Amino acid sequence: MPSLTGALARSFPSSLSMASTVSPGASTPSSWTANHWARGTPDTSPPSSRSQSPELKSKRVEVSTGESRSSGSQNVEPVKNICFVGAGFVGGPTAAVIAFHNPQLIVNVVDLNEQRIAAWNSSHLPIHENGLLKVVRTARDGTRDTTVSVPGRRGSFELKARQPNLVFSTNVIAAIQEAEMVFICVNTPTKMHGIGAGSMADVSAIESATRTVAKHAKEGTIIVEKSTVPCGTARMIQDILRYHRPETTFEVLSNPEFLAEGTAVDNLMHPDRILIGSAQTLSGLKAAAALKQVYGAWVPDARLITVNTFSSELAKLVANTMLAQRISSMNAVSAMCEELGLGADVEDVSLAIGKDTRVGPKFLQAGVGFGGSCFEKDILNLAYLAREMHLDVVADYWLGILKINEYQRERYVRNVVRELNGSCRGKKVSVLGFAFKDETNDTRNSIAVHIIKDLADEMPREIAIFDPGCAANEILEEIEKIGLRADQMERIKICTSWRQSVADAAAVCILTPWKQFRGCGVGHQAKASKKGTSLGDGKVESNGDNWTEMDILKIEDSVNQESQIVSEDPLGRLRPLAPCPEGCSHCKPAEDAAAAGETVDWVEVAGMMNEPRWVFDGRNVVDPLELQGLGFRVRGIGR
Ligand SMILES: NC(=O)c1ccc[n+]([C@@H]2O[C@H](COP(=O)([O-])OP(=O)(O)OC[C@H]3O[C@@H](n4cnc5c(N)ncnc54)[C@H](O)[C@@H]3O)[C@@H](O)[C@H]2O)c1
Ligand SMILES: O=c1ccn([C@@H]2O[C@H](COP(=O)(O)OP(=O)(O)O[C@H]3O[C@H](CO)[C@@H](O)[C@H](O)[C@H]3O)[C@@H](O)[C@H]2O)c(=O)[nH]1
Repeated sequence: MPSLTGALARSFPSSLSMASTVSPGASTPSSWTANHWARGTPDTSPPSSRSQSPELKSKRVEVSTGESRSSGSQNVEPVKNICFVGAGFVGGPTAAVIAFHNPQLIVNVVDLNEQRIAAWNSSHLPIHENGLLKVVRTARDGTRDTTVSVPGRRGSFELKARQPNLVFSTNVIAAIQEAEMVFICVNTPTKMHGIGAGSMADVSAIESATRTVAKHAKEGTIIVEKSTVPCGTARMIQDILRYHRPETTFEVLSNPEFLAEGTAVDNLMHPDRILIGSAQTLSGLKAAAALKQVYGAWVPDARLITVNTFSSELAKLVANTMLAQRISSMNAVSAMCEELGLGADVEDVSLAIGKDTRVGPKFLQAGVGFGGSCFEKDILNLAYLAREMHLDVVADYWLGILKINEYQRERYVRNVVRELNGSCRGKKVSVLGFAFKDETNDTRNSIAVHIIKDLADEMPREIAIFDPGCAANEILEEIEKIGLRADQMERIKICTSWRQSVADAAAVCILTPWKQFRGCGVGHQAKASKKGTSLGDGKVESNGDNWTEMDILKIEDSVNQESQIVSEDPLGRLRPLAPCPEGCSHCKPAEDAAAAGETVDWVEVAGMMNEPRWVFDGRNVVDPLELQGLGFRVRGIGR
């Protein structure tokens, strides 16, 4: 087996003791360090058995479990003002969807990054997600008075204008001062320096945001930990709050986010579950009920799960680890299929096992490995926790998922180089796809960047990268971080169309499963493309006096269906966007946008590439037989 690099090589020695692993910041009391939880500071979330005590039962906040979209609890004052600290991939969309469904609630989203906030206030949002601009515009800009005719109903209804209730700004302190509930949504990357580097979560942004909250929040503000964090972080937050405000009591909730990029709005609109962890005390449960009420505006009660804080924090790490484990399992199977040489196909194996309802069909797609900002860091975080508790066998079990991931992408590069006769010199290699997955512009920890680094070591004539969703400067920035030499950087070219990328290439590497790459020349075999984001789902329930945004979405869906034109604003509710300034760098020329979205024509590609016309399909998106018929040599994953 090849030697492992990156995250695993930086991993911690198994003998590291808990006491030696954490160095608290100068201004931080030692008990604040979240990764320290196993040391045994008193638990603020008593065992669940304690919550069943008669005293607690009698005072317990009512939590309904029906399918209705009720608040979940009748005796909790609804919050009127909430604040999101961190306007990133999670903070921005989550705040927007909460504001969208709770028009009476003021939602402030604050960030230290001025550029990011400016983008949230423009028509070019910093995050590209299906349906996001509409949700943001509705809540951020408000809507106009509209007359609505519902298909299949007689007469029309007046839909009142909606006032703006979503504000993006850099006024962190002011927004915290006003809020009754503060969501901490800052980044929690893997620590890169010092003790625990490469494995432990860096919670410094959480500490810093909490200090600001501690200094400025009003009494009784509920703090919601939205970021993915090590177990025990809620207690760290609680300790920081107590240190700065010993006279005040704050409740800290854990409310991890499960959205996936590329489907963020759909996931937020129709979550499988909303997980809320709280202290199992009367005030903890009351705080949880207040948060349930916010989500209860659109999420059925049965999907609002309340547990204790630690279970909630742990569940998030385990959820990501288990999803990644499924992918690694199939990637391991793909290596076996390739070596068996008997025609076993990993896609067939996925199909067969996914039909078992105990397994299910999702997350069984073999490929070049999983990327993104979450899986790797969360697995490292979970393994670190196990290691700290001296559960080395458990830690190694989790780390095996990452081992397979690295092995898979190294195996891919080895196969590319081997098929190109052991040398890339003088050859142009086209890379189709740079984002860590399709339908997103996120390039963080993309598998592509690791593969490009390994390919660059082979000194090809050129590596020509094209991604339909990523801006050229974002791709370059990410590549610059991997530390290529100047003579390697010279060979990297970012293309604005697939044509530029494949012209004169000896090989094409498909690294992101964008539907455009499946092809039009071979359309009848291409897999069905994903459906667009449908924000509504089913029957309109209201009679017109009391429309919820969910009702309006359903009406919009039926108007679209009737007119057979998919419009983002079929009722004409949205206020017009402010025009962009002259020469706006985000307004792509129309021809660039068209070229980016264009489906690859493999017949044309065949005429543009040089021999030996290899297609290394790292995501199994093309039909190998069809492409072979066009004169390509094709190597997929696990086939
Ligand atoms: N990206 C995802 O799909 C996803 C999904 C679920 C959970 N998560 C978790 O959510 C958290 C946030 O992830 P993200 O992808 O949104 O990160 P991000 O880097 O996109 O956004 C974090 C934002 O927080 C801001 N910030 C940092 N410190 C701040 C402070 N003290 N005050 C104000 N703003 C501050 C940063 O400027 C940045 O804009 C992470 O813990 C991540 O693991 C991410
Ligand atoms: O069958 C599959 C499914 C995914 N992937 C790859 O796995 C990576 C992650 O994909 P995905 O999980 O869809 O995207 P993320 O945005 O990283 O979402 C994950 O990480 C988030 C952050 O914690 C969680 O909230 C989500 O629930 C969890 O799915 C990508 O490189 C995919 O190409 C595969 O290789 N095979």
